[in-house]
Amino acid sequence: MRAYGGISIVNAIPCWLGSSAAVDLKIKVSIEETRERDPSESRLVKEILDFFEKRWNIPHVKVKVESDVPSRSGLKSSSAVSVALIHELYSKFSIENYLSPPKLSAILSIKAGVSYTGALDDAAASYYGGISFTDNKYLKILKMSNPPKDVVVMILPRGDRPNVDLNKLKQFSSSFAGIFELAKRSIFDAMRINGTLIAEILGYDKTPINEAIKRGAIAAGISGNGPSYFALSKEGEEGPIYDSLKKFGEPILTRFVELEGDNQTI
Ligand SMILES: Nc1ncnc2c1ncn2[C@@H]1O[C@H](COP(=O)(O)OP(=O)(O)O)[C@@H](O)[C@H]1O
Ligand SMILES: O=C(O)C1=C[C@@H](OP(=O)(O)O)[C@@H](O)[C@H](O)C1
Repeated sequence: MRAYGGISIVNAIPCWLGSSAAVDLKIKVSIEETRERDPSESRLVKEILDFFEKRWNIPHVKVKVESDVPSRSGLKSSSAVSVALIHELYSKFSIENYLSPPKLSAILSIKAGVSYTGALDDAAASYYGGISFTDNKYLKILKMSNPPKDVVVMILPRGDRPNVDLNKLKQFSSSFAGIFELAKRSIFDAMRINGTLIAEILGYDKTPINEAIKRGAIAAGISGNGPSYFALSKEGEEGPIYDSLKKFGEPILTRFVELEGDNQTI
């Protein structure tokens, strides 16, 4: 199955409420039965396979991941790998009537130590497309909606995230609860405030954000816990913003992904 990378609207770490938007960067996961598991599996893949073997006694599988999304960058690669792998395992071994892939991904991501809240916001957008609003504490998908149209998404990918100080983020829980409320009315305003505040709290350079906004970006900021940046523009107006990001690296041009038909039953 292929799932999507994404960018943050509201980071869920400070107050457990999160919102994420799927973007057209794809992660494809395929599996095949094998005699022996791959000893170099990532922590996340290992946790998921261990869980399926223990609970449903499935045979060993080898996992192949093809990804456009850098890992540990704030672009939701872990959620995408996780939901796509869970989906593949459910379908190959005809496992039904269990938690949806985003919900099981949230539980196993915490166990694997790749997520703090389970990142259900990221997992839901990655799996269903569109925009998610979730309560990660209670494992609830509150709403999925379609993204705004005619928007260009520019991403400045950065890898190798330094360790994130959770306590610093948690000190801002009431501000982020407010940003989550705002996101229900205006995702652009929420993304801009979330993205700038995360940069400020975690100590990332705000110059790429400020330059993009000065050149007319609808929103710009840090995605997830960083270090990747994003900026949004109306279609046809991306030139100056792209040029401003280019001073800091190799920006990727992409777009939001609509909610997908098959997956809309949440
Ligand atoms: N291509 C991949 N193949 C296997 N595991 C991956 C891959 N990408 C991410 N992961 C898993 O997800 C973890 C990184 O997740 P995370 O730091 O949350 O990144 P992001 O912010 O991009 O989602 C890795 O440590 C690894 O366990
Ligand atoms: O670990 C977590 O629970 C989360 C990590 C962040 O994403 P990244 O992993 O992309 O930084 C954040 O945006 C998300 O809402 C929750």
